[in-house]
Amino acid sequence: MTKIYIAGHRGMVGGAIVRRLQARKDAGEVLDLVTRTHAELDLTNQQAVHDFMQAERPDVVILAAAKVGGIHANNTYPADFIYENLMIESNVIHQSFTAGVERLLQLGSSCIYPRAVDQPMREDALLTGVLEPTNEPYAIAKIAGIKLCESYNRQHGTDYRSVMPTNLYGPGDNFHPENSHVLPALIRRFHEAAQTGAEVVTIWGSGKPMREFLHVDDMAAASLFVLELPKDVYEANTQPMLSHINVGSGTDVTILELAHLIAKATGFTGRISTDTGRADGTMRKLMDVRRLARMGWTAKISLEAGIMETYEWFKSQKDFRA
Ligand SMILES: NC(=O)C1=CN([C@@H]2O[C@H](COP(=O)(O)OP(=O)(O)OC[C@H]3O[C@@H](n4cnc5c(N)ncnc54)[C@H](OP(=O)(O)O)[C@@H]3O)[C@@H](O)[C@H]2O)C=CC1
Ligand SMILES: C[C@H]1O[C@H](OP(=O)(O)OP(=O)(O)OC[C@H]2O[C@@H](n3cnc4c(=O)[nH]c(N)nc43)[C@H](O)[C@@H]2O)[C@@H](O)[C@@H](O)C1=O
Repeated sequence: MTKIYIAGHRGMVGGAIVRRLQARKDAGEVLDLVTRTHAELDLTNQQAVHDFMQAERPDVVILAAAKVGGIHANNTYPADFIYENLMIESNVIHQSFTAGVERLLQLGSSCIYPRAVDQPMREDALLTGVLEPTNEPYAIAKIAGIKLCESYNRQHGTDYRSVMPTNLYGPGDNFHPENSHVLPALIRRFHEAAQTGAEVVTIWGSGKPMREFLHVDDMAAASLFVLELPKDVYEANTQPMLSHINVGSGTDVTILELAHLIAKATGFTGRISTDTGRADGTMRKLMDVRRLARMGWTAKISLEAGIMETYEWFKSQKDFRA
């Protein structure tokens, strides 16, 4: 039996990974899924993580717990973003090692790449330039996560892997009006405007930045795909000091195009205006996903279908984490 600890199982990505693993279990695969809520185990607490790992000694760890938020949250709470993420990664990765965990997958983010970098962004663009200031502290923590995994692999022979997701969305997302990412924020804003018959919806920034969106079920599938690649295949496609793998859909849209898609999905027929007093952030961050495609994985869920499904999920929730 394989014992898998999924850190962050109540989050959007961790939840999707658990759903996928549970379906495999229901189909007869022998898996022991270990989870703890944030209240049960604070991953920033070194002693608590040590005690948990020693008691459970999982075979595999999936690190999907993190301090996560959109452009405004990153820019407003930079200390929380760098401190909590560095602590979570250090504790989970180091204590996995001390408990003898051989296989681990951690999730980073596309914001690890320099803000002015050739598009689409290849894995080897890491550490070649200056980061986007609105999320630099978070990005530094995510880069540290990659380097932690690589360092344990080089010094101790572990098999700790990293995936770098593009902007994600889907059921289980955070729909907070200020602290969430753009896609859930706009679903909520356009929904409320459609319900109240408002004439105008304002989106942050110029509407010109481009973003690539990936449905969380695709992300969960990609995460397990990378985790389960044979070691020789993973190593043949990566390098010891450049070991992360991009995950994305391969196409991007402007924020204004996204707003029109969401307006259509929610039935909003009014005007869309922009607020240039709000930050645009990086103007483009499209992932180069050829490394993952070469190994056999590509995204399946279109943005239009994903938005419709997420909107249906949003409407089904009484309390959408706001
Ligand atoms: N969402 C996105 O667009 C993107 C996400 N990612 C990465 O994917 C991963 C998953 O993100 P996502 O699912 O969206 O995030 P969520 O915020 O939905 O989930 C994160 C989970 O981590 C838990 N958590 C946070 N801090 C702690 C802590 N100190 N101790 C224990 N648990 C904790 C949260 O619990 P609680 O809510 O109780 O605090 C929550 O369940 C993260 O590494 C993120 O950086 C990367 C790129 C884009
Ligand atoms: C996943 C990723 O997420 C963050 O980076 P980001 O891509 O800039 O994230 P975002 O989704 O918040 O914004 C995307 C764009 O959309 C515009 N925008 C319009 N209207 C709203 C709006 O209402 N809310 C938000 N949040 N953005 C809006 C916004 O101005 C920006 O131009 C980082 O935390 C980073 O660390 C990270 O990893």
